[in-house]
Amino acid sequence: MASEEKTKVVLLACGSFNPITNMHLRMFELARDHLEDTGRYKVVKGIVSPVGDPYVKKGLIKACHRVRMARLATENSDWITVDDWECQQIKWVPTANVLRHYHGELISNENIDDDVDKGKGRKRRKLEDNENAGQSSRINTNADTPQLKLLCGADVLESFGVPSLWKTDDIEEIVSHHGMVCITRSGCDPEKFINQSDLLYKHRENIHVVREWVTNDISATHVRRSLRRGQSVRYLLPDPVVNYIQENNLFSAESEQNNADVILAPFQR
Ligand SMILES: Nc1ncnc2c1ncn2[C@@H]1O[C@H](COP(=O)(O)OP(=O)(O)OP(=O)(O)O)[C@@H](O)[C@H]1O
Ligand SMILES: NC(=O)c1ccc[n+]([C@@H]2O[C@H](COP(=O)(O)O)[C@@H](O)[C@H]2O)c1
Repeated sequence: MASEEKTKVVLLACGSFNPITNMHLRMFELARDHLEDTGRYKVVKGIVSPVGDPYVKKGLIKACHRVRMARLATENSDWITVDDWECQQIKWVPTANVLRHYHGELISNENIDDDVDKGKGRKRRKLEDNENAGQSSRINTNADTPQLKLLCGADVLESFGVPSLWKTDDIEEIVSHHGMVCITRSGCDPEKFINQSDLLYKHRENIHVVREWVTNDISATHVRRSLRRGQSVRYLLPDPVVNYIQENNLFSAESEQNNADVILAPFQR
């Protein structure tokens, strides 16, 4: 398939990134290889979107530090960027709404490009229901607007089964309008989980499960625990992130108690 015929994809990783680890970065590489190996996709961009403080997860440190660490971790990447839109919002933003926001941005970027290209006849335009943006109006989208896919670990997919954590409509919007790339994680069985859910099974073509053959149990929880114990976290995180944590004395026994008595935002709805 010629490269101009491939479907462009933008990968969006939503998470706490408390702190960002090498595994978070590796997820992007694994997802890009997997999609591009199918010969059908061209991954054009990766976005790291740290969750906002109003998510109030236990142990979450301030978003400004999490964003700075994510920026340090990605500074040498030519395709992964960090966007602080989500964590600038006053309230916690459900993931379906985050996807809606970035999908809207992709459409408006394409429309700007399209205006520039006007007269060259290079781009086909089509009218599409803008269901993704939750609007009843019809807006112009280009046929080659990139698809936006949620990049996550299999634990996030399996968290769809936790009562009241996700709205069914949000799950449906994510898997039907956008799609997911899901990286296997030890203790998870995403294929089985998809098979056992009628909704996920219906949209299984949109859920790309990527097997990480090198078992990699790096988690932010493990990193924070090591830091509390004064143990080294070098090589689990990019060096500039390790240095930033040391310089700012992040992740202590005290910070682990942040939001300890608060109900996680999705459960407050
Ligand atoms: N080792 C891993 N394998 C696969 N996916 C991972 C791994 N570590 C993190 N992820 C994924 O990265 C995304 C962001 O995760 P998050 O920032 O919550 O990190 P985490 O390590 O799971 O955090 P915590 O340990 O604090 O719960 C999630 O989709 C999560 O599933
Ligand atoms: N209903 C929802 O949209 C919903 C529920 C739980 C977590 N999330 C998102 O998942 C990401 C990862 O959260 P955890 O770090 O708690 O696994 C965060 O970005 C969070 O906003 C979304």
